[in-house]
Amino acid sequence: MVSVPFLTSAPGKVIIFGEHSAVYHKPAIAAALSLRTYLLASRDNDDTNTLFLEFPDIQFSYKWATSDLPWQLFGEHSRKRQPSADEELNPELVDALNSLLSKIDSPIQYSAAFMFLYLLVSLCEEKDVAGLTFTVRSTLPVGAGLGSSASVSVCFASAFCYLGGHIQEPTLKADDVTVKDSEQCLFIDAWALMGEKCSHGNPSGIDNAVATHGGAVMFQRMESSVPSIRTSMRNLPPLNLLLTNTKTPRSTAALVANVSKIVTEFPKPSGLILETMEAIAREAYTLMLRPFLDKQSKNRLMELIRLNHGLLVSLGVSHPNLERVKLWSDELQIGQTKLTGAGGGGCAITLIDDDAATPEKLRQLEEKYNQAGFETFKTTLGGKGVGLLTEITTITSEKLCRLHNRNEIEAAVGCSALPQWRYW
Ligand SMILES: Nc1ncnc2c1ncn2[C@@H]1O[C@H](COP(=O)(O)OP(=O)(O)O)[C@@H](O)[C@H]1O
Ligand SMILES: C[C@@](O)(CCOP(=O)(O)O)CC(=O)O
Ligand SMILES: [Mg+2]
Repeated sequence: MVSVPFLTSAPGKVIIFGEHSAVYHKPAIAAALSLRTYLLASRDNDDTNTLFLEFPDIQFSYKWATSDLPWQLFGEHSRKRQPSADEELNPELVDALNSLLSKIDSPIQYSAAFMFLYLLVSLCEEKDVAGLTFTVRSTLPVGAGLGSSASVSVCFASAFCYLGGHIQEPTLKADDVTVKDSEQCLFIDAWALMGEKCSHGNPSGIDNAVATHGGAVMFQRMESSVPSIRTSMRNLPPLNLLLTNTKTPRSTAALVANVSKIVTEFPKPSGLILETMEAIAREAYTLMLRPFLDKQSKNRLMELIRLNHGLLVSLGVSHPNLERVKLWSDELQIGQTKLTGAGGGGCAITLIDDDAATPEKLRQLEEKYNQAGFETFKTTLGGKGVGLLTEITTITSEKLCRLHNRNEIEAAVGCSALPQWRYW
């Protein structure tokens, strides 16, 4: 029997090359961010017949009588199995959850609750979770292209795999280096992909892979049930990346659906666009295998960023605010900019040209962004994947909900602040 309270955590990601084309089986390059999601499982209420959700980042608080959940749909055997990459969501469970959640009218809250319940009922029995409170806090912006949905999905999947007895406690500390994927990580990743399917119909799997395994990868989704190829990029060259959030809301599900429409209606031109994106990601991969980039390679990488953004624009996934981010960094000749993640708003990355971007120019750029209401991030790439923290004495659901900002969350429960975190 697992003892509560405990926390799980998983990072967000930045896709450097290949968003959207990743859905169409093309290679893409992404790295874990130091911004993370934290999930607390605790017994903060006396009522053992109820399940409580606290998701203050999306202003959502909810509870269900545990007996109302459709536990009967699964037996012990199906809870233990690892889903394959092409497994579809269980239609009976989808129907049951749709009726249970029919009163929630915010799409953001709905998709979070749907993902939560889908993974919970797939992985746990009623006795494992009755009376528990699940609280989510994230230092990632929600719905901004940095993989918040996948980091939440990995937090749910790992917590429920642990509570359901499908995986053991992890042992790796933050500084331990591993070369081989653990079976437990592969199991969590496979279920987190099902969670991403709850969030948008056709995920490539890159976001949950990075959130589970951490680090930096070249990722390629395969056809049918063949597992995706994930090639670790251990010695990423130091990249001076500026991350800018336009704060323009958008949903990955809608953008992925729009691209799918273009791919269906214009198979020939969109096929060529996707092939060009593949060529860009492959050349970028070769360049990024070098531990240090000389000036010529760095210039090529910046050109590839520019080309990749242009192709994403042609697929219709940019936004005037993303174009503003690009225009202003182009005007000041700071470096090359592309949207990251699903686009349509959310974040852009600028690969800074260290020779041209003087501190004064960077200051001017940040000032322009601030005036437009955009937020810039400093974050490191390639951090740890999914982790667990047990023996928590000071944090309760109520305290976690009350934390005001990223710094407070990191200080209270953060992987960077607490060496007691272990990683699967
Ligand atoms: N901190 C959070 N708390 C609860 N749900 C979250 C949180 N962050 C993300 N989500 C869920 O993930 C969804 C955003 O996913 P998505 O549109 O794929 O954007 P992204 O993954 O780029 O952030 C939200 O609508 C919500 O359902
Ligand atoms: C557009 C896509 O390539 C990335 C979506 O990332 P995000 O949800 O916007 O962080 C979709 C996918 O690969 O599943
Ligand atoms: Mg997402």
